[in-house]
Amino acid sequence: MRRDLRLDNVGRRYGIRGPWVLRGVHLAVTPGTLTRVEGANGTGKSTLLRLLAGLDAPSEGRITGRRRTAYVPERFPSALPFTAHGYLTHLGTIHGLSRRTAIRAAGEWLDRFGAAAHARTPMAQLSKGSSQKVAVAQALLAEPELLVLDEAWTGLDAAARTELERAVAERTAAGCAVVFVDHDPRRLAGAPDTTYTVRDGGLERRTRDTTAPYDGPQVVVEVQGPQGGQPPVEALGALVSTEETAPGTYRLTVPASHSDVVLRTLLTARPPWHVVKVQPIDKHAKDDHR
Ligand SMILES: Nc1ncnc2c1ncn2[C@@H]1O[C@H](COP(=O)(O)OP(=O)(O)OP(=O)(O)O)[C@@H](O)[C@H]1O
Repeated sequence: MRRDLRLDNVGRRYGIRGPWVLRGVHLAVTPGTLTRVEGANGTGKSTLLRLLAGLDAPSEGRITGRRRTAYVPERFPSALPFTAHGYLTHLGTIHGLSRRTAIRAAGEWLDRFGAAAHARTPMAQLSKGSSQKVAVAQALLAEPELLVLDEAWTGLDAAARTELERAVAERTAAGCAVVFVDHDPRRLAGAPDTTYTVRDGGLERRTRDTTAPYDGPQVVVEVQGPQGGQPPVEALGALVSTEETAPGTYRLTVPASHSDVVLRTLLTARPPWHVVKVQPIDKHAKDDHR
């Protein structure tokens, strides 16, 4: 997505005399950013996400700058006449992948989310959790430029939830804009570039400082830079706390879900950084010492 997806003075109501759910919404979604949308029940979060995903049209106003979009809906229609792998392959080809690439991507994403054993299971027979893994995989497999996630973590087991956080970090690092709603305030806490609250039909922008502090698993990455180099903290986003432990040696603390992306960014920097150590933090041990 090379330019922002823009909502200009967008309004949406259901039925010509229905109450306005959203009105006067201005929003720019920039490539490579992570945006969180929150708000009380029934305020219009899903309505906003469907507009962003292009599945619904505004009653007034304009949406411009649309790019290749993938969407995980709040309720995924699982009663489809496919096996899990067949469905993903089918969607992959619809998204423009060759059949061979789609078959491979379908297998890889099922594997990443721990659902490889269900590849041949008919969609209608999948458990809610497995069905949600397929919902998430279908959105990721075509490497979208805009990824819209409406409560996508709900129903996933802990390993798959972490994997989805990792996939979000990978997509944003690749320049994809990700917009998500999640009822858990700790979801990707500290990572969003922007958080909006839907209230009274409008969007209120919250600053980074007011989001919940990150409370999930963390990894310490110790790196040595090129002479006089500074870690590319900008490229790593707001995910990192940095400490220079010796001249040219830095200790970066990152959410575990983002450690792969951070490592890749450092190793592929020009000139590359030398990774001295990668160590998960045992948060409970740390807390016990307080
Ligand atoms: N297809 C529809 N037809 C009529 N009304 C709708 C439709 N979709 C949503 N609404 C109404 O629009 C309002 C906002 O709904 P929406 O689902 O966008 O809110 P939400 O913030 O996502 O809610 P929740 O947190 O409960 O998922 C609600 O009053 C809802 O009843």
